[in-house]
Amino acid sequence: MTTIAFIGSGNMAGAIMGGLIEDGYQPDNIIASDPSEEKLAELKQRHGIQTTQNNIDAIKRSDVVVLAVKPQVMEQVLEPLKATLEETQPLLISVAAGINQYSLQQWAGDLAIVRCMPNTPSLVGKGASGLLANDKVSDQQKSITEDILGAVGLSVWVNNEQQLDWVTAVSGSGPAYYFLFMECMIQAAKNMGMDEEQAKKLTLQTALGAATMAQKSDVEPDQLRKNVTSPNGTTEQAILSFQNAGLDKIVKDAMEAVVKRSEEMVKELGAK
Ligand SMILES: NC(=O)C1=CN([C@@H]2O[C@H](COP(=O)(O)OP(=O)(O)OC[C@H]3O[C@@H](n4cnc5c(N)ncnc54)[C@H](O)[C@@H]3O)[C@@H](O)[C@H]2O)C=CC1
Ligand SMILES: O=C(O)[C@@H]1CCC=N1
Repeated sequence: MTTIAFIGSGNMAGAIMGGLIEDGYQPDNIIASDPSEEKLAELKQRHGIQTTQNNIDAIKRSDVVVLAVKPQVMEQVLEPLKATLEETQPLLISVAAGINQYSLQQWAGDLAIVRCMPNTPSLVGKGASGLLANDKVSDQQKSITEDILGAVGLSVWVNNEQQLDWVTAVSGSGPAYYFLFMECMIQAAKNMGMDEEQAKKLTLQTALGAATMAQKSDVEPDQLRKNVTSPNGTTEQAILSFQNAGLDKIVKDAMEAVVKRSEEMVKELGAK
Protein backbone atom coordinates (compact mmCIF):
# COMPACT_ATOMS: atom_id res chain seq x y z
CA MET A 1 0.00 0.00 0.00
CA THR A 2 1.23 3.51 -0.82
CA THR A 3 2.66 5.38 2.17
CA ILE A 4 1.45 8.96 2.38
CA ALA A 5 3.22 11.68 4.37
CA PHE A 6 1.38 14.85 5.32
CA ILE A 7 3.65 17.88 5.75
CA GLY A 8 1.39 20.02 7.93
CA SER A 9 -1.29 18.18 9.86
CA GLY A 10 -3.93 20.80 10.59
CA ASN A 11 -7.57 21.08 9.51
CA MET A 12 -7.28 20.08 5.87
CA ALA A 13 -4.73 17.29 6.33
CA GLY A 14 -6.72 16.00 9.32
CA ALA A 15 -9.86 15.91 7.18
CA ILE A 16 -8.14 13.90 4.40
CA MET A 17 -6.44 11.54 6.87
CA GLY A 18 -9.70 10.97 8.75
CA GLY A 19 -11.55 10.32 5.50
CA LEU A 20 -8.89 7.87 4.27
CA ILE A 21 -9.02 5.89 7.49
CA GLU A 22 -12.79 5.91 7.49
CA ASP A 23 -12.55 4.44 3.97
CA GLY A 24 -10.32 1.59 5.22
CA TYR A 25 -6.84 2.97 4.53
CA GLN A 26 -4.20 1.39 6.79
CA PRO A 27 -3.24 3.92 9.53
CA ASP A 28 0.34 2.53 9.45
CA ASN A 29 0.68 3.85 5.91
CA ILE A 30 -0.10 7.42 6.91
CA ILE A 31 2.58 9.66 8.43
CA ALA A 32 1.57 13.02 9.91
CA SER A 33 4.35 15.59 10.25
CA ASP A 34 3.79 18.83 12.14
CA PRO A 35 5.71 20.97 14.66
CA SER A 36 2.74 20.81 17.05
CA GLU A 37 3.13 17.95 19.52
CA GLU A 38 -0.43 18.50 20.63
CA LYS A 39 -1.87 18.05 17.11
CA LEU A 40 0.24 14.95 16.50
CA ALA A 41 -0.78 13.38 19.81
CA GLU A 42 -4.44 14.00 19.02
CA LEU A 43 -4.13 12.50 15.51
CA LYS A 44 -2.24 9.49 16.81
CA GLN A 45 -4.85 8.90 19.48
CA ARG A 46 -7.80 9.37 17.13
CA HIS A 47 -6.51 7.51 14.06
CA GLY A 48 -3.52 5.41 15.18
CA ILE A 49 -1.35 6.84 12.40
CA GLN A 50 2.42 7.39 12.49
CA THR A 51 3.56 10.85 13.57
CA THR A 52 6.79 12.84 13.46
CA GLN A 53 8.03 16.40 13.91
CA ASN A 54 10.69 15.78 11.28
CA ASN A 55 9.51 16.54 7.73
CA ILE A 56 12.58 14.99 6.10
CA ASP A 57 12.09 11.75 8.02
CA ALA A 58 8.43 11.66 6.88
CA ILE A 59 9.39 12.23 3.23
CA LYS A 60 12.07 9.54 3.28
CA ARG A 61 9.53 6.97 4.43
CA SER A 62 6.80 7.74 1.88
CA ASP A 63 5.80 7.43 -1.78
CA VAL A 64 3.36 10.35 -1.77
CA VAL A 65 3.92 13.65 0.03
CA VAL A 66 0.92 15.89 0.69
CA LEU A 67 1.82 19.52 1.40
CA ALA A 68 -0.84 20.92 3.73
CA VAL A 69 0.79 23.95 5.35
CA LYS A 70 -0.54 27.49 5.08
CA PRO A 71 0.32 29.17 1.76
CA GLN A 72 2.21 31.92 3.63
CA VAL A 73 4.81 29.46 4.96
CA MET A 74 5.07 27.13 1.94
CA GLU A 75 8.31 28.60 0.59
CA GLN A 76 10.11 28.42 3.94
CA VAL A 77 8.77 24.92 4.64
CA LEU A 78 9.96 23.60 1.26
CA GLU A 79 13.42 25.19 1.30
CA PRO A 80 15.05 22.63 3.62
CA LEU A 81 13.11 19.76 1.95
CA LYS A 82 14.07 20.37 -1.69
CA ALA A 83 17.23 18.22 -1.73
CA THR A 84 15.45 15.23 -0.15
CA LEU A 85 12.45 15.59 -2.46
CA GLU A 86 14.67 15.69 -5.54
CA GLU A 87 16.53 12.64 -4.30
CA THR A 88 13.50 10.51 -3.37
CA GLN A 89 11.16 11.76 -6.16
CA PRO A 90 7.81 11.18 -4.44
CA LEU A 91 4.54 12.20 -6.01
CA LEU A 92 3.95 15.64 -4.47
CA ILE A 93 0.38 16.79 -3.86
CA SER A 94 -0.08 20.36 -2.66
CA VAL A 95 -3.43 21.44 -1.24
CA ALA A 96 -2.41 25.06 -0.66
CA ALA A 97 -4.59 27.81 -2.08
CA GLY A 98 -2.82 30.47 -4.12
CA ILE A 99 0.46 28.58 -4.65
CA ASN A 100 0.71 27.67 -8.32
CA GLN A 101 2.54 24.86 -10.11
CA TYR A 102 5.38 27.19 -11.12
CA SER A 103 6.14 28.14 -7.48
CA LEU A 104 5.89 24.54 -6.29
CA GLN A 105 8.34 23.44 -8.95
CA GLN A 106 10.76 26.27 -8.09
CA TRP A 107 10.66 25.47 -4.36
CA ALA A 108 10.29 21.68 -4.34
CA GLY A 109 12.30 20.79 -7.44
CA ASP A 110 11.75 18.95 -10.68
CA LEU A 111 9.10 16.50 -9.50
CA ALA A 112 5.74 15.07 -10.41
CA ILE A 113 3.41 17.59 -8.78
CA VAL A 114 -0.37 17.64 -8.46
CA ARG A 115 -1.91 20.87 -7.29
CA CYS A 116 -5.11 19.94 -5.51
CA MET A 117 -7.96 22.06 -4.16
CA PRO A 118 -9.83 19.86 -1.68
CA ASN A 119 -12.39 20.82 0.95
CA THR A 120 -13.00 19.93 4.58
CA PRO A 121 -16.06 17.67 4.03
CA SER A 122 -13.36 15.13 3.02
CA LEU A 123 -13.46 14.29 6.73
CA VAL A 124 -16.86 12.67 6.28
CA GLY A 125 -16.18 11.18 2.85
CA LYS A 126 -18.09 13.97 1.10
CA GLY A 127 -15.12 15.96 -0.19
CA ALA A 128 -14.99 17.63 -3.59
CA SER A 129 -11.53 18.26 -5.05
CA GLY A 130 -10.07 19.80 -8.18
CA LEU A 131 -6.74 18.39 -9.43
CA LEU A 132 -4.11 19.90 -11.74
CA ALA A 133 -1.12 17.78 -12.79
CA ASN A 134 2.19 18.99 -14.20
CA ASP A 135 3.68 17.17 -17.16
CA LYS A 136 5.87 14.97 -14.94
CA VAL A 137 2.84 13.20 -13.44
CA SER A 138 2.44 9.73 -14.97
CA ASP A 139 -0.89 8.02 -15.60
CA GLN A 140 -0.12 5.72 -12.67
CA GLN A 141 0.48 8.73 -10.38
CA LYS A 142 -2.76 10.27 -11.62
CA SER A 143 -4.58 7.13 -10.65
CA ILE A 144 -2.87 7.10 -7.19
CA THR A 145 -4.03 10.71 -6.72
CA GLU A 146 -7.56 9.75 -7.77
CA ASP A 147 -7.49 6.85 -5.29
CA ILE A 148 -6.41 9.12 -2.40
CA LEU A 149 -8.89 11.90 -3.10
CA GLY A 150 -11.52 9.40 -4.25
CA ALA A 151 -11.36 7.79 -0.81
CA VAL A 152 -12.58 11.03 0.72
CA GLY A 153 -15.09 12.18 -1.88
CA LEU A 154 -15.16 13.06 -5.56
CA SER A 155 -12.44 14.67 -7.62
CA VAL A 156 -12.17 16.27 -11.06
CA TRP A 157 -9.09 17.01 -13.19
CA VAL A 158 -8.74 20.53 -14.53
CA ASN A 159 -6.46 21.81 -17.28
CA ASN A 160 -5.02 25.03 -15.93
CA GLU A 161 -4.53 27.25 -12.87
CA GLN A 162 -7.51 29.47 -13.67
CA GLN A 163 -9.84 26.48 -13.59
CA LEU A 164 -8.43 25.53 -10.19
CA ASP A 165 -9.27 29.05 -8.94
CA TRP A 166 -12.83 28.43 -10.11
CA VAL A 167 -12.84 25.15 -8.17
CA THR A 168 -11.67 27.11 -5.10
CA ALA A 169 -14.63 29.50 -5.49
CA VAL A 170 -17.12 26.63 -5.80
CA SER A 171 -16.00 23.76 -3.58
CA GLY A 172 -12.76 24.74 -1.81
CA SER A 173 -14.29 27.70 0.00
CA GLY A 174 -17.87 26.54 -0.61
CA PRO A 175 -18.45 24.67 2.66
CA ALA A 176 -17.99 27.96 4.51
CA TYR A 177 -20.85 29.55 2.52
CA TYR A 178 -23.23 26.78 3.58
CA PHE A 179 -22.03 26.94 7.20
CA LEU A 180 -22.65 30.70 7.17
CA PHE A 181 -26.14 30.15 5.79
CA MET A 182 -26.79 27.61 8.57
CA GLU A 183 -25.54 30.10 11.17
CA CYS A 184 -27.90 32.77 9.78
CA MET A 185 -30.89 30.41 9.80
CA ILE A 186 -30.21 29.24 13.37
CA GLN A 187 -29.80 32.84 14.54
CA ALA A 188 -33.01 33.96 12.79
CA ALA A 189 -34.96 31.08 14.34
CA LYS A 190 -33.55 31.95 17.79
CA ASN A 191 -34.57 35.56 17.29
CA MET A 192 -38.12 34.37 16.61
CA GLY A 193 -37.99 32.60 19.97
CA MET A 194 -37.14 29.03 18.92
CA ASP A 195 -35.03 26.90 21.23
CA GLU A 196 -31.41 26.88 19.92
CA GLU A 197 -31.02 23.09 19.90
CA GLN A 198 -34.26 22.66 18.03
CA ALA A 199 -33.28 25.38 15.54
CA LYS A 200 -29.93 23.69 14.95
CA LYS A 201 -31.42 20.23 14.52
CA LEU A 202 -34.02 21.40 12.01
CA THR A 203 -31.56 23.60 10.08
CA LEU A 204 -28.92 20.88 9.67
CA GLN A 205 -31.42 18.21 8.70
CA THR A 206 -32.93 20.59 6.13
CA ALA A 207 -29.49 21.30 4.62
CA LEU A 208 -28.74 17.57 4.47
CA GLY A 209 -32.16 16.77 3.03
CA ALA A 210 -31.94 19.46 0.35
CA ALA A 211 -28.38 18.44 -0.68
CA THR A 212 -29.31 14.75 -0.76
CA MET A 213 -32.41 15.42 -2.85
CA ALA A 214 -30.48 17.63 -5.27
CA GLN A 215 -27.82 14.96 -5.66
CA LYS A 216 -30.10 11.93 -5.94
CA SER A 217 -32.75 13.41 -8.15
CA ASP A 218 -32.71 13.94 -11.93
CA VAL A 219 -34.60 17.19 -11.35
CA GLU A 220 -32.53 20.40 -11.51
CA PRO A 221 -32.17 22.56 -8.35
CA ASP A 222 -34.35 25.34 -9.77
CA GLN A 223 -37.24 22.90 -10.28
CA LEU A 224 -36.74 21.41 -6.80
CA ARG A 225 -37.00 24.97 -5.44
CA LYS A 226 -40.18 25.60 -7.47
CA ASN A 227 -41.63 22.36 -6.06
CA VAL A 228 -41.32 23.80 -2.55
CA THR A 229 -42.68 27.18 -3.56
CA SER A 230 -46.50 27.09 -3.64
CA PRO A 231 -48.10 30.00 -5.51
CA ASN A 232 -49.11 32.62 -3.00
CA GLY A 233 -47.72 30.44 -0.21
CA THR A 234 -45.06 30.96 2.44
CA THR A 235 -41.81 30.02 0.61
CA GLU A 236 -42.61 32.49 -2.15
CA GLN A 237 -42.24 35.30 0.37
CA ALA A 238 -38.78 34.08 1.42
CA ILE A 239 -37.61 33.66 -2.18
CA LEU A 240 -38.86 37.15 -3.06
CA SER A 241 -37.04 38.52 -0.04
CA PHE A 242 -33.77 36.85 -1.16
CA GLN A 243 -34.23 38.02 -4.75
CA ASN A 244 -35.04 41.59 -3.70
CA ALA A 245 -31.85 41.62 -1.62
CA GLY A 246 -29.93 40.58 -4.77
CA LEU A 247 -28.88 37.09 -3.65
CA ASP A 248 -27.61 36.15 -7.14
CA LYS A 249 -25.29 39.16 -7.18
CA ILE A 250 -24.22 38.54 -3.59
CA VAL A 251 -23.16 34.99 -4.48
CA LYS A 252 -21.54 36.04 -7.77
CA ASP A 253 -19.53 38.79 -6.03
CA ALA A 254 -18.43 36.42 -3.26
CA MET A 255 -17.19 33.78 -5.70
CA GLU A 256 -15.42 36.35 -7.86
CA ALA A 257 -13.74 37.66 -4.69
CA VAL A 258 -12.32 34.15 -4.09
CA VAL A 259 -10.84 34.03 -7.61
CA LYS A 260 -9.41 37.55 -7.20
CA ARG A 261 -7.83 36.63 -3.85
CA SER A 262 -6.35 33.44 -5.34
CA GLU A 263 -4.74 35.50 -8.09
CA GLU A 264 -3.45 38.05 -5.56
CA MET A 265 -1.99 35.28 -3.41
CA VAL A 266 -0.11 33.87 -6.40
CA LYS A 267 1.47 37.32 -6.90
CA GLU A 268 2.09 37.97 -3.19
CA LEU A 269 3.43 34.57 -2.20
CA GLY A 270 4.57 32.91 -5.41
CA ALA A 271 8.08 32.40 -6.79
CA LYS A 272 9.20 35.42 -8.77
N1 LIG B 1 -9.25 24.53 5.56
C1 LIG B 1 -9.80 24.41 4.37
O1 LIG B 1 -11.02 24.37 4.20
C2 LIG B 1 -8.93 24.26 3.17
C3 LIG B 1 -7.58 24.49 3.21
N2 LIG B 1 -6.81 24.37 2.10
C4 LIG B 1 -5.37 24.62 2.17
O2 LIG B 1 -4.83 23.70 3.10
C5 LIG B 1 -3.67 24.25 3.69
C6 LIG B 1 -3.71 24.07 5.18
O3 LIG B 1 -4.84 24.76 5.68
P1 LIG B 1 -5.48 24.36 7.10
O4 LIG B 1 -5.36 22.90 7.28
O5 LIG B 1 -6.78 25.01 7.13
O6 LIG B 1 -4.43 25.10 8.07
P2 LIG B 1 -3.97 24.67 9.54
O7 LIG B 1 -3.35 25.88 10.15
O8 LIG B 1 -5.08 23.99 10.25
O9 LIG B 1 -2.82 23.58 9.26
C7 LIG B 1 -1.52 23.91 8.87
C8 LIG B 1 -0.57 23.06 9.70
O10 LIG B 1 0.75 23.26 9.23
C9 LIG B 1 1.60 23.12 10.35
N3 LIG B 1 2.93 23.63 10.06
C10 LIG B 1 3.41 24.90 10.19
N4 LIG B 1 4.72 24.93 9.87
C11 LIG B 1 5.07 23.65 9.51
C12 LIG B 1 6.29 23.04 9.11
N5 LIG B 1 7.42 23.73 8.97
N6 LIG B 1 6.27 21.73 8.86
C13 LIG B 1 5.15 20.97 8.98
N7 LIG B 1 3.96 21.51 9.38
C14 LIG B 1 3.93 22.82 9.64
C15 LIG B 1 0.87 23.87 11.45
O11 LIG B 1 1.34 23.52 12.75
C16 LIG B 1 -0.57 23.43 11.19
O12 LIG B 1 -0.90 22.29 11.96
C17 LIG B 1 -3.61 25.71 3.27
O13 LIG B 1 -2.58 25.89 2.34
C18 LIG B 1 -4.97 25.99 2.68
O14 LIG B 1 -4.89 26.92 1.61
C19 LIG B 1 -7.33 23.98 0.90
C20 LIG B 1 -8.66 23.72 0.79
C21 LIG B 1 -9.57 23.86 1.89
O1 LIG C 1 -9.63 30.04 2.82
C1 LIG C 1 -8.66 29.50 2.28
O2 LIG C 1 -7.73 30.19 1.85
C2 LIG C 1 -8.64 28.00 2.12
C3 LIG C 1 -8.64 27.60 0.69
C4 LIG C 1 -10.02 27.12 0.38
C5 LIG C 1 -10.63 26.98 1.67
N1 LIG C 1 -9.85 27.43 2.63
